[in-house]
Amino acid sequence: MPVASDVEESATDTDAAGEGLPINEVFYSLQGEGTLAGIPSVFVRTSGCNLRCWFCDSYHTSWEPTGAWRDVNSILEEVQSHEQANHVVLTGGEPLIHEQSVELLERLAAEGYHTTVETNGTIYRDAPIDLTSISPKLASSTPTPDRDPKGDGEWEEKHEENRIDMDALSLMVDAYETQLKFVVTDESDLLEITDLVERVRAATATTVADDDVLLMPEGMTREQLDGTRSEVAELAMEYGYRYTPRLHVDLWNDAPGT
Ligand SMILES: C[S@@+](CC[C@H](N)C(=O)[O-])C[C@H]1O[C@@H](n2cnc3c(N)ncnc32)[C@H](O)[C@@H]1O
Ligand SMILES: Nc1nc2[nH]cc(C(=O)O)c2c(=O)[nH]1
Ligand code: SF4
Ligand SMILES: [Mg+2]
Repeated sequence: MPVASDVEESATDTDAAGEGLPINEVFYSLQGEGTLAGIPSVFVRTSGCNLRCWFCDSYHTSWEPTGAWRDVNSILEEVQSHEQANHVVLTGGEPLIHEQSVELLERLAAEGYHTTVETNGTIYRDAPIDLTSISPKLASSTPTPDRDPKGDGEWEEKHEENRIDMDALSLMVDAYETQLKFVVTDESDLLEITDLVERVRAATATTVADDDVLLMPEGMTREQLDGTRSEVAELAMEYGYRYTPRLHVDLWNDAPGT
C-alpha cells in the first residue's frame, strides 16, 4: 500500500503515477443508497478527494487517503469475479478527480454493466455513466475547527470555496440520468437544498423532478442514524422530496467492505 501522500500528491495528476487508479477497496454488497437501493452491486472505491466533509464515512479516501495503484484490467477482473452482479458503483473519495475513471467506465460499459457514479458534483467528465448519483455538499458539511476530524480547520476555506461548482453540476445534470442526494444533518439544511435545486433547474434544460431530489440522513453508524433518520423522513414528506435510507448501515452498521 502506498503511503497516504502518494495518493494525495498525484490524486489530480494521474499521469504522475502512470496508468491506473488509486484503489482503496473493491467489494460486493447491496446498493445501500438512492433510487437503486437493494440492487446487488460491485463497489469500486477510488482514493483521494478534492473536498473534506467533516462527516466523511470514507476517511481513508479523503482525510487520510490510502490505496494501491491498480491498472484498469486488474480492477475489471476483480469486478467480473463477482459473477452475480451486473451493476457497478464507482465511488470514492471523489472518483471523478481521476482521468482514468473514464477508461474504467468505458470498459465496464463495453462489458454490459450498469454503472452508477457516486460523486460530489464538482468535476464533470464525459463517460458512459448510467446514473450519476450526485451528492452536492452543503454548508453543514464544512470542516470548521470545532468539527474537524483531523486537524484544526485547515481545510475549512478550501472546502467552502470548492464544494459547489454550478457549471460542473449543470453539465452533469444535462448529460446523464441523475439523482441529487443530499446529506441532511438537520432542518437548517433545507433552505440551502431548495435554493440549490432551484438554481440547478434554472441552469439546465433537464427536468429535475422533486422525485430526483433525495434526502439522506447523516450518520455512518446505526446509532448516529437513530438520531437523524426520523427527522429527515419527516422533512422529505414536508418538502415533497424523496427519502433515502442508508440500507447498508441498517444491515451491517459500519462494517468494512459493506
Ligand atoms: C464517501 S462519498 C464518495 C462519493 C463522493 N465523494 C460524494 O461525496 O458524493 C459516498 C456517499 O456517502 C455520503 N456520505 C459520506 N459520509 C456520510 C455520512 N456521515 N452520512 C451520510 N452520508 C454520508 C456522501 O454524501 C456520498 O453520497
Ligand atoms: N452498500 C453500500 N452502498 C453504497 N452506496 C454508496 C456508497 C458509497 O460509499 O458511495 C455505498 C457504500 O459504501 N456501501
Ligand atoms: S466529498 Fe465525498 S469522499 Fe470527499 S470528503 Fe465529502 S463525503 Fe468524503
Ligand atoms: Mg459509503
